[in-house]
Amino acid sequence: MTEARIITPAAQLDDEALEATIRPKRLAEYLGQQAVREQLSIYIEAARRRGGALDHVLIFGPPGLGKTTLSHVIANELGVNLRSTSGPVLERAGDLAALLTNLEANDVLFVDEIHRLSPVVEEVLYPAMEDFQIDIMIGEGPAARSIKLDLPPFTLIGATTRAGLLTAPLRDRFGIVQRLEFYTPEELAAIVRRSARILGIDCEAEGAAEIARRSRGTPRIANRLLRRVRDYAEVRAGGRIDRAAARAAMDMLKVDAEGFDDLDRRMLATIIESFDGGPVGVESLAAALSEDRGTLEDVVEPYLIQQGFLVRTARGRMAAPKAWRHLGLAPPPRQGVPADLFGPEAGE
Ligand SMILES: Nc1ncnc2c1ncn2[C@@H]1O[C@H](COP(=O)(O)OP(=O)(O)OP(=O)(O)O)[C@@H](O)[C@H]1O
Ligand SMILES: [Mg+2]
Repeated sequence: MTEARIITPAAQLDDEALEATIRPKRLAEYLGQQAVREQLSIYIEAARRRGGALDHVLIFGPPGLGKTTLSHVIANELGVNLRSTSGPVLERAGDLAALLTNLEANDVLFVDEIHRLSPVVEEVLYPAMEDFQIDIMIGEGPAARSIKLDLPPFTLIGATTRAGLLTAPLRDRFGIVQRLEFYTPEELAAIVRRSARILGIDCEAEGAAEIARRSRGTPRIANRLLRRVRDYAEVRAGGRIDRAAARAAMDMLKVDAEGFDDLDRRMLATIIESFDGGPVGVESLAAALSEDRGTLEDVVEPYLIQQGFLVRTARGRMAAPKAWRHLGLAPPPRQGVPADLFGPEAGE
């Protein structure tokens, strides 16, 4: 694994302290994701007027796009407490029951990585979400019996990078499902300028735009690049981030003009050079790259696909013509079209 990957969307240790200060707290500070914000603001307002709990919310999207942030924003806008846990942490049914019975009316229970809940915990969640009730077992052996407990109305917010891994019964219990999309360079530039303002960094609009363009559509990466570019600017450019300083810093970090780093380029190059452009199965690709399959699927691929560099087919991954060109290679003619469709001379 590439530990020091500057543009990995996954959270790194030094992100955490900083994220606490720049993480948006209100909907108005949560930039981009226009459709998501508009819908949520209506649902939140309606719940507030009724004085009831907001319907359960499922938020999904690639790492670093703002799922955790949005969950906190929702609780803040509702004016309720947020309790936070995650799928892998909830090992036994009792762990979840303890959390649920401690909620106050209309509170938010945030479950990160909700696709990783164990089946027994999920069973407890169903009646809790549907009827605000749980069944708990008292005693052991033949004397054991189950009692029903009423819960206060609450909102479950589940976050996941892999909505496809949720069981159907769990997914069906969410009244509100929101998918976060990669941010546009303009949205990311606004996020960079906001972060720079909060952190007291001198960043010109053009510098912010340059950082934004290379941030893989991801706010977490934009904020991380901002800090690395600031370091560079302080030492080499009088502390001011303009376009030239931003470019020079990112060249030094080996983040290219598309925002790709070494791993992105290696993935594309491997498909092209070792597998003739694909299709190649993700397992073979992971082995060839000595990378974890999950990292490729969750972290590397989504942006390459969204940007049209990679195509996912039933038979595996293929490098799109854009990928060949990005690596300075000529794409093969009629890529992806079986040559025999066009007769014997078509494949040349
Ligand atoms: N819409 C936004 N506007 C401004 N900043 C944002 C926005 N979304 C995310 N950020 C910034 O990006 C950082 C990462 O977001 P967050 O931790 O919420 O991502 P995530 O989707 O929960 O990631 P993961 O899948 O790794 O849990 C936040 O600390 C915040 O500063
Ligand atoms: Mg998160």
